[in-house]
Amino acid sequence: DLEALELEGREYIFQLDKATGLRKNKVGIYEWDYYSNITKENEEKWIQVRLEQSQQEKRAWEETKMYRWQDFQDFTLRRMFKKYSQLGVSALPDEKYKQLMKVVAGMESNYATAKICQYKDPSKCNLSLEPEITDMFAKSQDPEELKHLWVEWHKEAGAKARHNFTEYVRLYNEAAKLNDYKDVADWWQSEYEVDNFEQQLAKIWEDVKPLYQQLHAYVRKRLRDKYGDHVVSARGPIPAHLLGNMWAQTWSNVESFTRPYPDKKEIDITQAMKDQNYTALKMFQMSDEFFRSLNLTAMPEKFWKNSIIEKPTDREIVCHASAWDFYDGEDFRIKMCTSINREHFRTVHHEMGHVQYYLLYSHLPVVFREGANPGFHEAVGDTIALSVSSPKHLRRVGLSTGDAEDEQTEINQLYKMGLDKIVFLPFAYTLDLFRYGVFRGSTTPEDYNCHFWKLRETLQGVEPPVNRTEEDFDAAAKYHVSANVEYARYYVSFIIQFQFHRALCQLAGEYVPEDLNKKLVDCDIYQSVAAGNAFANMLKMGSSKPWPDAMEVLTGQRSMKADGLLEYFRPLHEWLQAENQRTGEYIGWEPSKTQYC
Ligand SMILES: C=C(C[SeH])C(=O)N1CCC[C@H]1C(=O)O
Ligand SMILES: [Zn+2]
Repeated sequence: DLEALELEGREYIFQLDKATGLRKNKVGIYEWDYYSNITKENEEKWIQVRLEQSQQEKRAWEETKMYRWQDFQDFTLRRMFKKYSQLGVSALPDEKYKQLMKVVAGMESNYATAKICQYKDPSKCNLSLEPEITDMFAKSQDPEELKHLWVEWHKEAGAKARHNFTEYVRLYNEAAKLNDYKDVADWWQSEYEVDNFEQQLAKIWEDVKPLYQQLHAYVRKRLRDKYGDHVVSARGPIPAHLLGNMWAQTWSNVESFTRPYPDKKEIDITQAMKDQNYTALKMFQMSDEFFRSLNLTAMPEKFWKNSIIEKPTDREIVCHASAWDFYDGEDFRIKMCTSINREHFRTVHHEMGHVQYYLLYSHLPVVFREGANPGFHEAVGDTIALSVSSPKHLRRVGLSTGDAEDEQTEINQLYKMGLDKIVFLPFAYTLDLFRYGVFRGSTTPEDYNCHFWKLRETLQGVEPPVNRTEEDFDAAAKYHVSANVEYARYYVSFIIQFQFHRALCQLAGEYVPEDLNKKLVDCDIYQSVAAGNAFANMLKMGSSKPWPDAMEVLTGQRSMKADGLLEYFRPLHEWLQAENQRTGEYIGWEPSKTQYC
């Protein structure tokens, strides 16, 4: 009878879940060894272990689909079976599976080991992305030097990945079809468990675009003031190499010479951290202390022992920051080539947020040890960092001596936050709209670069510093394209983190709508156990329930909406509209004059 069958199914699925935890632990160890020591030998060992794991998963999958789990009474049991009845890339036949692993490893190691020559001294050709190129890009205000760094990096990390990427698309789409998806775009979107995900992304962009256009216009004017109108036009897109970041995904490195009230004291925590001899370890300890102040979980002892938080000097590693769950309830790690600067202070909190989520759901079955949706996992640390980056908190921890907020410093603060958070949205939207087109075949290899730049120009209002052709492949010059990491998760994160932040601030008594002494921009939830407990109640659910249930637990909302972000930035939006009116700056951008199609 059904009762007995369901009992048998329960026993089976919990045994499978235990075996899956052991498999993921083993693969994780080999993956960690490869990513933290990039050698041919470690790559082959990792691929071999992945292949064995895929064969074991295939056998288990044959057995799992024999159960009539759709008829089971228990919701959790049905959800576990539903997740385990999707095999993933292991559905590929062995040879194709290995081939896919190889081309992704090829792109990833190319990106991690890419080097370029200096602008000033072309004989020095050992510049890596982290920290050398990133630091130069953040500091240089010489358009020619920035152009050189941009062109050389996009050649080494982008163009060189084109062939592997084309292979990856073909094989990954085959895996998608074996999982009953039309293509990888369909598969990636299924992770969000809503049937109108792409429309939701478009709606959010509609809501945020007016604010973005105002910020874009203001920054373009200030860059034109600095570099002249032969470098930055009055009505065109902004050249992508002048925005302080290799991908123009956040513009906070131009804040120091474009901020609204330059005579107001600037909070420069990079300098403050250097003056106070901060180390990478101190940055991680401060972040750990913030989480503990909320009554969240302390990093376990293995975390401090096994993590890599500084770039090793004796070997090649994947420097792009990452957090790792080894699915044994005690081994959690971060790998990061930490620099002592503001951007990495934020990234440390971002990565520690991943580990906090791992810790809070580590009691769940392995299959539920993931974000409620991928955007949730990216939002945990950033939500905390919204409190940490408040002037009030920076004064509390001695990283800023600035005076208390007045109207002008508040606009400066919102501007600095906007250069990170508002600017990022069209970039993130572009990256996966581009790849959706590639996976669907509406973008073919012959027009990869043309379509990529069309989206960049249309959504971000940026243009390449020099003409581009199909010899180039600029999308892969961004880590996540070379590393096969889906990116809509960050677009979702940058929206929901403001919904989380607003709810936490109200719970902490730090934000009261209409109360000028309790403004959202000044909110710092540090030491608020009420906020921490509410955050934990959502995070400990992992993916055991659909994400609207998780979001509702903390915010009372059941959908992602731009209202949190727009409320946070409202004073800035009003200021930008007035300022752009005053200067008569053109809002939006006309077609670019650079050739890229
Ligand atoms: C820090 C990470 C590792 Se999950 C990252 O890739 N982020 C964090 C924010 C956006 C995105 C990026 O760097 O492009
Ligand atoms: Zn992340």
